[in-house]
Amino acid sequence: MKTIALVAHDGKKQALLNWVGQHKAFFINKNLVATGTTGKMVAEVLQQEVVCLASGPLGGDQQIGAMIAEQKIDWLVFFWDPLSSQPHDPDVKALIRLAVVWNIPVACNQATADFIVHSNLYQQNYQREVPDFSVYQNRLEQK
Ligand SMILES: O=C(CO)COP(=O)(O)O
Repeated sequence: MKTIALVAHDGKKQALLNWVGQHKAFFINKNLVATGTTGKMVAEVLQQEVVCLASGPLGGDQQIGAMIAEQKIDWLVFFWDPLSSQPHDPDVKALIRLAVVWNIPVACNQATADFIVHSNLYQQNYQREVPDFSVYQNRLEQK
C-alpha cells in the first residue's frame, strides 16, 4: 500500500485541506503520515487515520526526511509557504532535498499535486527508480 506524506505550513494549510477534501476517494487505501498539526487537520477532513509525527518546527520535517531515506514514503505533498519565513527553514530545505535525493515524487503546490493524482503513471502503480548511490559508498570506503 502506498504511503503518502502530507505537510503544510500555516499559510498553506487551508489550501492543502481544500485539496485533500477534493480528493477524498483517492486517499482511501493509502497510508498517510504527516507533521503534527497538518496531520490532525487532514484526519478531520478525511475521517481517516493519519500517523501524526512531531510538529514541523519541533522536528516533524526531519522525521519525514528520515522516513524518505528509509524508503518508507512513496510521495511527498509539501505545501510550503514561499511568502513567510520559517524558524525551521533548514529542516524545510533538508526535507525537500531528501525527496530529490531519493527520487520520490514531490508536489509543492496544488497544480502539481493534481497532476500526480490524475497521472496514469500513478494509477499504474508507478515504481520510481531508486538512485544508485554506490559511487558515494565507494568514496566513503576509500577514505
Ligand atoms: O512546519 C511544518 C512544515 O515545515 C508543518 O508543521 P505542522 O504540520 O506541525 O504545522
